[in-house]
Amino acid sequence: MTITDPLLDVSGLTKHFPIRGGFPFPRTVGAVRAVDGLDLQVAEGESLGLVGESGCGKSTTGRLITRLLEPTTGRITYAGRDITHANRRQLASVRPEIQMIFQDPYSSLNPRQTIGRIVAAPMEIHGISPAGGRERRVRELLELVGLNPEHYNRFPHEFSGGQRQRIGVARALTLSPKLIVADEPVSALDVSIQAQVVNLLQTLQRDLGIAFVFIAHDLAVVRHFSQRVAVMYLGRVVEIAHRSDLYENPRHPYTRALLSAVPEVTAEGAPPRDRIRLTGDVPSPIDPPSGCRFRTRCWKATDQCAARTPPLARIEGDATGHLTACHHPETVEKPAAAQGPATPG
Ligand SMILES: Nc1ncnc2c1ncn2[C@@H]1O[C@H](COP(=O)(O)OP(=O)(O)OP(=O)(O)O)[C@@H](O)[C@H]1O
Repeated sequence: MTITDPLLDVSGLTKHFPIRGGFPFPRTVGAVRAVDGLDLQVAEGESLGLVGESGCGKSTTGRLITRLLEPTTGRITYAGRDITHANRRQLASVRPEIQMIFQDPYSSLNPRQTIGRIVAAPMEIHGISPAGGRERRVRELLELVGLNPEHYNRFPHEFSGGQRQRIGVARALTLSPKLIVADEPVSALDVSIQAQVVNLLQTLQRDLGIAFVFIAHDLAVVRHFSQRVAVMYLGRVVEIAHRSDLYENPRHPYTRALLSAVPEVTAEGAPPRDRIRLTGDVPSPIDPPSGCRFRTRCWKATDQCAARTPPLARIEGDATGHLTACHHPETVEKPAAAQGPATPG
């Protein structure tokens, strides 16, 4: 689906981390292609889930979008402005609008600062003094995320894991962002409190109209939170669709394999999918396969898949905005349960 006037528009984005080697004169001997031709759009106020196996480039994508990392090539446009290679000064006006929530609420908060100071820090950095003062704003934010404003002068170690993540959320909200990248925001938390934090983020997204890029490897959490979902494999988006289209009618073989591994995320009442056991390891991002990166593990691969990289495109006859990067996608008509993989488990 091409979104008219997207808030965030990412196209052909790459991030290659150089590998240094050689003695006695170190030089660049290769690169980790962490993100390698990524296309993504996010509409204003939308929640987009980003899923994929460990190492596929999700966190790097999040850091590129928030410009904590400098892209190698490609383009990032935010609210119509090209910020791909914007310098510090040029980013100053955009930074307040794009915030990040990190995975680990333990290491992302300074243990020597009170939560009042932590949450006020973005206002200090950007020299912003809201009407009513910074302290009042912080107290409002603490209340908004479900914390007691009277705890303003307490330190992070006095809070539980879930409460610390709420502090991280309050800090991300300080400057009234339009886009939040949440990188595995609940995976470090006890399962019993994950739902509370996800529900908080969902309420904020709805009530404040903030767009979210929600990075997670947990398909059930992503399904709960996201309106649309993008699936990554080896540095690229291989499929993106509205939540129900993606979970109920996956078109890319990799998405089918991912979903078949967690039957509880398939549609309620739908017959269970055959388990697809992928053979072979995920190839190295230092030397990814030619053409379709998934072809070395795909039961549908043909010569075409090695020769040509499939573009992320709409499947003929589809009107839902479902995009798939595959030369041989599943067709719409076939019920998922009737499709037989080559290597059923
Ligand atoms: N600073 C770096 N220098 C070199 N390689 C890196 C760097 N950061 C990430 N990588 C590599 O880039 C690839 C993608 O990493 P990334 O952390 O973005 O993946 P991920 O999907 O977020 O994984 P996880 O779910 O485990 O966090 C991995 O192979 C990783 O080792």
